[in-house]
Amino acid sequence: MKIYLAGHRGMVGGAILRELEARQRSGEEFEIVTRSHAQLDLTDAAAVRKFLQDESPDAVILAAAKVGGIHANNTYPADFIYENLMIEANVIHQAFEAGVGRLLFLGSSCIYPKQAPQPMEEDALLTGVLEATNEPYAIAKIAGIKLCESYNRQHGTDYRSVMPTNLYGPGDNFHPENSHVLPALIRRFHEAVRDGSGEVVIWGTGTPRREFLHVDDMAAASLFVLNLPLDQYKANTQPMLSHINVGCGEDTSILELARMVASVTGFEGNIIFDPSKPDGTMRKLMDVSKLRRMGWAPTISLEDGVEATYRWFLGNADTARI
Ligand SMILES: NC(=O)C1=CN([C@@H]2O[C@H](COP(=O)(O)OP(=O)(O)OC[C@H]3O[C@@H](n4cnc5c(N)ncnc54)[C@H](OP(=O)(O)O)[C@@H]3O)[C@@H](O)[C@H]2O)C=CC1
Ligand SMILES: C[C@H]1O[C@H](OP(=O)(O)OP(=O)(O)OC[C@H]2O[C@@H](n3cnc4c(=O)[nH]c(N)nc43)[C@H](O)[C@@H]2O)[C@@H](O)[C@@H](O)C1=O
Repeated sequence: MKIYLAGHRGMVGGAILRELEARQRSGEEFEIVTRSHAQLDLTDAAAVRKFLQDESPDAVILAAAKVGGIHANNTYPADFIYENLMIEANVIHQAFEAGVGRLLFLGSSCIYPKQAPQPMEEDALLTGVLEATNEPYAIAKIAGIKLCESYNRQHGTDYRSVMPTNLYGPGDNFHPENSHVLPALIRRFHEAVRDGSGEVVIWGTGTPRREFLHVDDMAAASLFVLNLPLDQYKANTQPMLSHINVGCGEDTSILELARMVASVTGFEGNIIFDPSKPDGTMRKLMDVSKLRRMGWAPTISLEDGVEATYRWFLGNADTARI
């Protein structure tokens, strides 16, 4: 059994790699193949073809993507739609061409309509207008789901998709503008404490709600879905082999999140809002009942996860993506 893990240097791919290596250490026998972006550009169809034909893996986990928070998505829409469409089309098509029977594609909760009923069920896909700040990225992620479904329908492959909620944890991107909210706040509150600043500015109004899942839980969920027997997977995703939500089933407002990060970092000053920055979707809570019924549930609370991520940030100041 040989698994190609695309995106192993990223936050999610890194967590999946740690989990796979732990399973190898506990006696499971399989080979893991990885390539960094510098070694293999997944937007290059010919290079992806050659790599997959040469390696001929049994399974592929597609955790490589152009990823960023609300500002990055809103500022570089062409990069987000082009790179993600190319990566997905190349990896999924060339995996099929190389005879790969099993594949796991990672999408995102932003595939659902901006006004989808909450919590958002898998069936909400393609029922309404998308959130404007990340529509190009969401369209690419929807295309990834449809690529998997289409190869399954036409060619009988077993290509599955998981739709993660907002993720965070070790290996996250802590860039001040291009990151997601949680790493951005960890860095900003940390620097405010370090610099003795009396206030921290938060984008938007603080009222949007987000559901956060620790990346180690995401890694476990990814392998759980990939390894689920086909009849169980099909029973939960009829009529086609479609996508499954991954989340914790609870959300929090950005203000509540900011207060939590303030407390973890020891910040005691004022939290100020900048309403000139976009709020994005006001709420995107996943309905995770399908995954729960299948037998998977998260294990890391938001409080514990934020504490652990802050400790990781402090311990990896030299190498963290900032
Ligand atoms: N972070 C989040 O909150 C969420 C993430 N997701 C999804 O999870 C997946 C992983 O995201 P995450 O780990 O956070 O992202 P990261 O940015 O941390 O990692 C992305 C990885 O993709 C690789 N990559 C990007 N472009 C290319 C390319 N052209 N060729 C080869 N490799 C490439 C990077 O390689 P390298 O390091 O070598 O440059 C990196 O390892 C993505 O599909 C994302 O959409 C879904 C929902 C929420
Ligand atoms: C995972 C998901 O990530 C992106 O969507 P998003 O959920 O809107 O992600 P976000 O983490 O960037 O913001 C969440 C909320 O938080 C607020 N906010 C406050 N202060 C900061 C701040 O300092 N940085 C950021 N980034 N947001 C901030 C921000 O205004 C927003 O209201 C998608 O583009 C897409 O990539 C996707 O699928």
